[in-house]
Amino acid sequence: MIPMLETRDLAAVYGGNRALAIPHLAVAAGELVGVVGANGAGKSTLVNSLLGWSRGRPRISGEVTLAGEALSHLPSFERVRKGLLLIPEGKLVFATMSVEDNLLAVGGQLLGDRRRAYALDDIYDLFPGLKERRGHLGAQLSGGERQMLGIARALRLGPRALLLDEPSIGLAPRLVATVLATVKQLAADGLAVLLVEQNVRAAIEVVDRLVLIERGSIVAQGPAGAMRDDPRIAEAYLGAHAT
Ligand SMILES: Nc1ncnc2c1ncn2[C@@H]1O[C@H](COP(=O)(O)OP(=O)(O)OP(=O)(O)O)[C@@H](O)[C@H]1O
Repeated sequence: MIPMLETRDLAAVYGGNRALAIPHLAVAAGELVGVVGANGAGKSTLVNSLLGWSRGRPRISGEVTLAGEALSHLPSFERVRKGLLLIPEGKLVFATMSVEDNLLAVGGQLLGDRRRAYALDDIYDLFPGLKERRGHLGAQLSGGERQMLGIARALRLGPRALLLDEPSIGLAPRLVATVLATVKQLAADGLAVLLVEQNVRAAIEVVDRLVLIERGSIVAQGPAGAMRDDPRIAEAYLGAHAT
């Protein structure tokens, strides 16, 4: 099986400091992989480097493939066109446009290769709250609604793989569950999803596989069920204590 998204020897160096060194990471179509780790572990650097970009312009090296096609030589906007979509922390929503205009502002282009650009109706089915607020301005939305709109706008572009950087940040617990359930639905619809989350307790409920990053390296990974019992996860992130 060819993974939908795969990277080899992905590294990011700021000045002389290596912030990321990932020998191999792959996400299959239909799979939801969670990336967790402490502040500064390199989670954002990982998802940004897959797009060939990061704040502060690190030197990025390594291979990235999407549906078997090499992307490493392409600039970020070309990677987006190929279907590698990042939803960064902070969302990317136009504040002075209505929800519907935010959605209509992207997408609509013809996509080959069995890629699915979500139509407005598909999006409203997935996010009923956005349908209710279709006439509201971006600036009037709650944090959770903005997060949903950010994801919805990426869906308009026909993603093959979605990279989500902390979609639950700043959200009330009830909304965290809603957002993550929607993310799980997107993987079930066939997308490859890489989800960076600080909220390990919530993430482990939805992901298929969990990857733990420390100081830019993968130090543990495995199926969610097994990782729940890994002492590095249980003690540091789930509040369990060794007996
Ligand atoms: N602009 C920058 N200039 C220099 N070093 C940076 C820069 N951005 C990140 N780094 C380095 O990369 C490391 C990883 O940062 P990154 O933002 O990827 O961590 P993170 O796991 O996403 O953390 P957080 O959860 O706090 O967002 C940091 O510890 C820092 O040393």
